[in-house]
Amino acid sequence: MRLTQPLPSFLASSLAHEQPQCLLRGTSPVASGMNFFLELWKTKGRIMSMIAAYYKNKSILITGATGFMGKVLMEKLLRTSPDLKVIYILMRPKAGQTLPQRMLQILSSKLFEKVKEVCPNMHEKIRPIYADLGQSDLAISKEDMQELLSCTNIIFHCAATVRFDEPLRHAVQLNVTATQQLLLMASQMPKLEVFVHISTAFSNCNLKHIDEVIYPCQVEPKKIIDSMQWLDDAIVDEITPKLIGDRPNTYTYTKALGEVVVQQESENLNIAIIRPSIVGATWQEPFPVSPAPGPQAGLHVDLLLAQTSSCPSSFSSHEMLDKGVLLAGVSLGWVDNLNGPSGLIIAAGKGLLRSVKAAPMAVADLIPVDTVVNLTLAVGWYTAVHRPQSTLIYHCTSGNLNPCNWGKMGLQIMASFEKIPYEKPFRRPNADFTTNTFTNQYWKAVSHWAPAIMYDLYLQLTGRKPRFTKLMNRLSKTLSMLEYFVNHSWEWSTSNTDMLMLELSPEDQRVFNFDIRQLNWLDYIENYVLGIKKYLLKEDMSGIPKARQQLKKLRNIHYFFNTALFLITWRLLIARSQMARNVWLFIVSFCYKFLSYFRASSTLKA
Ligand SMILES: CCCCCCCCCCCCCCCCCC(=O)SCCNC(=O)CCNC(=O)[C@H](O)C(C)(C)COP(=O)(O)OP(=O)(O)OC[C@H]1O[C@@H](n2cnc3c(N)ncnc32)[C@H](O)[C@@H]1OP(=O)(O)O
Ligand SMILES: NC(=O)C1=CN([C@@H]2O[C@H](COP(=O)(O)OP(=O)(O)OC[C@H]3O[C@@H](n4cnc5c(N)ncnc54)[C@H](OP(=O)(O)O)[C@@H]3O)[C@@H](O)[C@H]2O)C=CC1
Repeated sequence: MRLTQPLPSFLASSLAHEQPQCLLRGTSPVASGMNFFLELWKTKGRIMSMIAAYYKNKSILITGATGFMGKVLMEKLLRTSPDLKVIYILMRPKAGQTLPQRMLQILSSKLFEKVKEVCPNMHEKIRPIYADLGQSDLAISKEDMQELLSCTNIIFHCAATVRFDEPLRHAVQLNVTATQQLLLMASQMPKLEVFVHISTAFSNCNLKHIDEVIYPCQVEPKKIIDSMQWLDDAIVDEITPKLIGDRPNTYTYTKALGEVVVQQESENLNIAIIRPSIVGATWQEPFPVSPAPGPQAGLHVDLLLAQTSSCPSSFSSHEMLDKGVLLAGVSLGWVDNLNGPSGLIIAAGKGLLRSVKAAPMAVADLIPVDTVVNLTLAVGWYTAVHRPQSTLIYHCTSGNLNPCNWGKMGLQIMASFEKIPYEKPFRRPNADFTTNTFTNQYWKAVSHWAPAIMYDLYLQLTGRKPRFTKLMNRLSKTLSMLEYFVNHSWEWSTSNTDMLMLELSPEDQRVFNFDIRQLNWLDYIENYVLGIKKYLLKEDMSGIPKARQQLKKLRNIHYFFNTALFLITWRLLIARSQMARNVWLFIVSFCYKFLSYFRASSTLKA
């Protein structure tokens, strides 16, 4: 029997690369010819995820698996492909914890709860390997290196320093030299099928329109790496501004250098690069997804809170939240560090952050971490199976498909605090974006520094340790580092990402969804604010009514304080200025006349 219609590309590619025994196992003995293909297509398209199937029996090496994105990547891999062979994690001990202790802590966190159901032996699938990307040879032992070289099929390189103020030498070591070392390792791996490098959409933030190509750097990365060997710290610090040029920090600069290094090695390897924009909390996974998108916006949190407050008090806070979440189908935004917007959302929610210099109309290019991970896994599959002739770069951004600007996002964040207030706020949350530098400086002085200094004075007078000016210093530093990203807009082309979406089977489009057009910003921001409360601040959901009361109290204090301030200023003005006295007399006599007229007219009517 001949096929009259071409097979969809996802089926064709699957047939071309499928192991023969898998094909035989997956089809009935009577299936032959067209029936055979149709049967397979039905099975493949409707039930099986080809991406998940690809990772079956694979040995996968992940760097940065202890980081924000790495954890979500590991979770999704284990949950969707529990039959994978092994995940090698290149990691270092930290905070007094050994590698197994660190790994155990990560695997027993809430993020991995769903994995336990589908992959009860997940601990056996993970193989932590000591490595320090800060050292020139990555400090991997000979035996470990031997195993990695002979067994690895896939590499996901997520590790990096994401600090904006990293000294250039360290940033080059982690984001460029370590990448080069890893590529060198990759070139010696006979079983390697694909190397996926995670970069950032901001690696070329000195440009306004960014295509899915690698832009050359003024100085060759190899020269920069070499010079770091012999230049002393003082000279490196001196040349840093000249090298980074019109980029805002060493992070974006070294991520760009890292891409060039990847490109230079791409001739012998099957490589892909992912460029996510600002990575935020999870959107759909691994926690339950809301069944009611679109017009129901905002309903989820209301439902959750209603259920939370009506739950019997015998439930623990987490039980209450979890029951509420599960009943309402709310998806909580999981997040575990203060990077990107998360730290500033906390500062705004606690009433510390009141003014940010930003362009309200600039695009807030936030992308949920689960979307980035889904694209990463899809890219891994596509690159391994299709082996594109050149290195493809995938932009993982939201601005061109589902734009939201900072002004709108700020309003949504502030509205979310009304529903989900954070505990023990310093002041009532009332943050705003300002475009004008002078206005911003004024609000910083009046709303950031003055209350912090006053409060610290009060703490000192009552025999306690002052801490708010220190906190303000840290906040100012963070703001100065992040302000560049809220004052500019970029356009990223997404042709490769769009192409990949079309290559996926319907089942893969569902399981590895990276279609950002489906995201409802209002729901996402609310769930983000809620996720921060639960996972970062570790606050009790049952305390929400009390936190609301506290906000009311702070609002009243604010009104009282403002009224008192106005009256005192006015009283002082009247005492010193004849003009102020005249104005005051005019207002009083006007009010008196108005009241007399009002009284007279109402007596006449009666
Ligand atoms: C209308 C209202 C609106 C409000 C929301 C507004 C939203 C605007 C969002 C703009 C986001 C723009 C992000 C752009 C991201 C680019 C994407 C990427 O590729 S790159 C990926 C993204 N990369 C990044 O985002 C990196 C940005 N971060 C950095 O570069 C550095 O952390 C630093 C320079 C900000 C501070 O350095 P340093 O002073 O040396 O401080 P350490 O680090 O040593 O930490 C000391 C303490 O501070 C704590 N803490 C840390 N961060 C924050 C924070 N953001 N916040 C608060 N706290 C923070 C930390 O936990 C620690 O506490 P403890 O343990 O002592 O108790
Ligand atoms: N978060 C974001 O907004 C964005 C991130 N990206 C990119 O995504 C990737 C992951 O970022 P994200 O998860 O947010 O970052 P994190 O800071 O959360 O994680 C960084 C990871 O790198 C590891 N790492 C750092 N230094 C070393 C070292 N010397 N030796 C071994 N491992 C090291 C960290 O290990 P340890 O836990 O031991 O510190 C951690 O696992 C990065 O490449 C980043 O550039 C791109 C765009 C936006």
